[in-house]
Amino acid sequence: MTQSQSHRIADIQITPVAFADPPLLNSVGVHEPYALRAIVVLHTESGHYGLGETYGDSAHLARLERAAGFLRGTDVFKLNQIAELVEDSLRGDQGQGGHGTGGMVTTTSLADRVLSAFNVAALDAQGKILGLPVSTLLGGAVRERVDFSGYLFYKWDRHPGHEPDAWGEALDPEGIVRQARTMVERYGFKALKLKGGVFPPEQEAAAIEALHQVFPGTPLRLDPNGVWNVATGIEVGRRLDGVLEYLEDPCLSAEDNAAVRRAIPMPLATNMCVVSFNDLPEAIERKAIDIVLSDHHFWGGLSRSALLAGIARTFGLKLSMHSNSHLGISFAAMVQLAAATENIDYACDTHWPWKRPDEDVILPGALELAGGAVAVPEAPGLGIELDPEGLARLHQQYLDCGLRERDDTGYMRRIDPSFELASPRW
Ligand SMILES: O=C([O-])C(=O)C[C@H](O)[C@@H](O)C(=O)[O-]
Ligand SMILES: [Mg+2]
Repeated sequence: MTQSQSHRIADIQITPVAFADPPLLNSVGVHEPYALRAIVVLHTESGHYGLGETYGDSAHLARLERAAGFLRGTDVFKLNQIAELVEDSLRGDQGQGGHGTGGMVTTTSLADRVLSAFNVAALDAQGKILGLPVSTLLGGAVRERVDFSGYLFYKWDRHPGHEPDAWGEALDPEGIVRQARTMVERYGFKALKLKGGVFPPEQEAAAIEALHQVFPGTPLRLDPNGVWNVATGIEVGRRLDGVLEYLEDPCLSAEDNAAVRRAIPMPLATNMCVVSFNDLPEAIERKAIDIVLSDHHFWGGLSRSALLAGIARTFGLKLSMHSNSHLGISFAAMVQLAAATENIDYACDTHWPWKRPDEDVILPGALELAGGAVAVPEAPGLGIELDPEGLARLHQQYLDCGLRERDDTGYMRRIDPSFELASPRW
């Protein structure tokens, strides 16, 4: 190995990008025509680089820039020091905005959210320096392929004022089954998740039943993002006995989810009521959930996600992964992490099929989703390379599109002024 002394961070570039996103409906509104991300490119004095990807909301970008200022000169192998410096950079920060989830999850740890992309980029650089994949740095791959689920969304056939997209409309069980057929044909998914919280629960339960008829034996999940009350969670959970693999976030609080969990036959998963290390004690004590859907973007990157995996195992919690609209760097990071995490118990979520294949910031070919899984890249680091032209193109798109925050609710209200946020809604 080369002297680690020379692997200090010489420079960090943070580039906001925008990529096309279809009109996917959820409990807080609808996806805007572009999804925002921030791309972190870290350069070492020794001439290596590392990649990270995170939210592109403006408050988050400002924090990334500030943290980057603190990190210059730090050795990429000193992950603890990187975490400490990120915390230092956030002193006095009141934590307003920059959550990156359109208001859906606002209680994640500020420090972990900002740290994440730097931790990923440092690990990528370490791997490139050492000639080892990140999965090896995380303890070694325990699987060669990582399973993902097909992530189904209710959607319009187009953004208002735009041409229809190739996916078409999905606003009822038939539309959802049609979408699922395309997803399965194209990517071979062996598990399917429906994003709910859009229509009354009985309609969403009917969509799940329709999927069960067409794909018997396929594990199914339903996620209303916490907009149901306890009685609805119990009713739908009981109705879908033998049909759902797990129910995800029927309610928002640990207390309400615990009440649902006690009364339904299937396990309960969350990426809303357990979103930081601080949430774990209460959820464990209340027996609120069975499965943590981890997300390295808000659990502090890959090192701290590995710590979460250890805690989950200790307390008998199952583990899988949540996703938001993302590009190839995040996908590669998820794949490397899942490869090195023994207790990934279910096929992970990904928004990958919703991204246009010709829009990314990495060179094509490293991540192929086939048979419902991605082969873990064995090339050094995350196993991907930056595509500078793709980065420049998506940055220009960011400048041109005018969006600066993810705002599913504001967009929905411009289209349907009567749209109301309410939790619980049903
Ligand atoms: O599992 C989840 O809660 C998600 O995937 C959250 C996302 O924000 C999803 O609702 C979306 O993309 O609209
Ligand atoms: Mg969820």
